Amino acid sequence: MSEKQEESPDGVKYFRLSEIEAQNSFKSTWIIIHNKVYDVTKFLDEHPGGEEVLREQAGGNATESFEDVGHSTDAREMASSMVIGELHPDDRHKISKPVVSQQPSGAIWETW
Ligand code: HEM
Repeated sequence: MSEKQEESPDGVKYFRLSEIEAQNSFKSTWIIIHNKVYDVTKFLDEHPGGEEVLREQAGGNATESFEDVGHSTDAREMASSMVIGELHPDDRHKISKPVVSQQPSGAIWETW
C-alpha cells in the first residue's frame, strides 16, 4: 500500500477532487454522488432527466440534486454500472458541509 493511498484496501480506485473537476466536458463527464465517482459521458444522451442537468453538475458533487429528484431503484442500479472509483478520503471534506448541532451544555459541535 503506497502512502498516497490511491486505492482503498479492497482495491477501489481513488480520485483526487482536482482530477474529477477536470472531467467536465462532452468528451469526459464525471459526477460525484455519495463520494462515488461516476463516468456519465456515454449516459448523457440517454438520461431520462436530460443531458443538461448532468452537464450542470459535471466535475462536481451531484449528491444533493440526485437525491432531490428521488431517483428510483432502477436508476440507482443503472448508476452503479457507471462507478469508476471514489473520491479520495482526504478530499471528501471539500465537498461536504459540516453538520452543526448544539449540545445541551450549549457547546456547538461540528461533525462531518
Ligand atoms: C449516474 C447518475 C444518474 C442516473 C443513472 C440517472 C437515471 C435516471 C433515471 C433512470 C430517471 C427516470 C426516473 C427514475 O427512474 O427515477 C431519471 C430521472 C431524472 N433525473 Fe437522473 N440519473 C442520474 C443522475 C442525475 C442527476 C445528477 C440529476 C440532477 C442533477 C438528475 C436529474 C434527473 C431528473 C430531474 C429526472 C426526472 C425527469 C422527469 O421526471 O421528467 N439525474 N434519472
